[in-house]
Amino acid sequence: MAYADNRGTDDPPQEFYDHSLKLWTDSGTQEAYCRSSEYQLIDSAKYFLDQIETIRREDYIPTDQDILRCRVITTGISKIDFTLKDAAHDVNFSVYDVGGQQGERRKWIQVFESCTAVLFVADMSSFDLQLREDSTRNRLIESLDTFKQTWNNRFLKNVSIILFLNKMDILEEKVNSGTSLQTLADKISEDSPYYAHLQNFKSYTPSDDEVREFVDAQPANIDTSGPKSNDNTTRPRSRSRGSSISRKADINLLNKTIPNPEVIKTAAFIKNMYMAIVHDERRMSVHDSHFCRYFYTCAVDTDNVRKVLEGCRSIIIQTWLDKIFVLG
Ligand SMILES: Nc1nc2c(ncn2[C@@H]2O[C@H](COP(=O)(O)OP(=O)(O)OP(=O)(O)O)[C@@H](O)[C@H]2O)c(=O)[nH]1
Ligand SMILES: [Mg+2]
Repeated sequence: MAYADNRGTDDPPQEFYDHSLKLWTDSGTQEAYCRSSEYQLIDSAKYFLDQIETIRREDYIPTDQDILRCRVITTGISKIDFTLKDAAHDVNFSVYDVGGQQGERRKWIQVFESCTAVLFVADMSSFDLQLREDSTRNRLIESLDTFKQTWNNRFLKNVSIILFLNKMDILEEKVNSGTSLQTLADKISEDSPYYAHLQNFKSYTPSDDEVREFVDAQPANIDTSGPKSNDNTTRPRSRSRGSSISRKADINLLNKTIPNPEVIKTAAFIKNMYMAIVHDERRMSVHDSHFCRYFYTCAVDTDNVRKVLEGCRSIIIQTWLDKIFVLG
C-alpha cells in the first residue's frame, strides 16, 4: 500500500500513527479489545499496537520477534528443503507447509503420500473463539475434528503425527484473566462427540506426571536436560523417566516456575482431548503402525522452538530409519 503524502514508499504518514495511538489508548477501544473473543482479531494485534511509538520511528527495523508475530495466511503448498547434521551424516529434509483454513485442507492430500511424519500444529488458546471462515464453529472443536480426520486418514496409517500444542503463552494469559474452558463445556451441544469428555473438566485434576511435564515445557524455564524433557508419546514410558521426578517437591528442585494451577489443568485437559482421539482409535489394528507424540509449544519463543525441533529431528530420523528397516 502506498500513502498519499508518502508517495512511492510503503510507510504511512506520521499522522496515521497519531490517530492509531489515540484510538488504541481510548478506553472504549480497550474495552472492545477485552471482548475480542466476540469478533475476529489477530493474536498479535496488542503486541503491535502496544509498540506504535517504536514502529513509527523512521529508523525502525523489525526485530526477529516482530517478524514471528506477523500473520500471513498460507494458501497453496510451499516446500522448504534443508540439510541437518545427524552424527556424521547430512540428512536432507523437505518440509511442506500447508494452510490450516477450511478451504486449504483439501489440498493436504497432495503431500500425504510421500511424507515421513506429520507436524500438526494445534492452537491451544482458541477454545473461546469461533472460526474466521465459519462463525458457528468453535475453533477447538474444529481442530479436534481435523486432528481426528488426519489420524484416521487411510493414506497416513503408517505415518506418525507430532502434535504441537501451540500458543501456550496465549492460553496462559487467557486463563489468568479469567477465561475458562468451562464456558465451552457448559454450552456445547449434547450431540457433540466431545460433550461427555468436556463435562469432566470441572472435577478434573492433572496427575503429578502431567504437572511435571507441563512445567518442564515452560518457555522461560532454565531446563538443561535436553530435548527429551519436553516430549511425550503414546508408547509406554519407562518407569525410570516417569516416576523419578514426578512430585511437586521435585519440580521445585528443578528450579522451575509453577504456573497458575488452572493453566496447567486447562492445558493438560485439552491435551487429553487430543490424545483421547489417538487412544480411542488405537483399539483398531489399523493404528498399530503409527504413533502420536506431543509437545507443548510457543512458536514465538525461539528457545522453546529450538528445543522442540531438536526432539522432532530425532523422532523423524528414527521413524524414517524404522521404515527403511521394515522395507529392507
Ligand atoms: N503469541 C503467540 N503467537 C503465535 C504463536 N504461534 C503463532 N502465533 C501467531 O499466530 C499468527 C498465525 O500464525 P501462522 O504461522 O500464520 O499460522 P498458520 O497455522 O500457519 O496459519 P495458516 O497459514 O492460515 O494455516 C501469527 O500472528 C503468529 O505470530 C504462539 O505460540 N504464541
Ligand atoms: Mg501458515
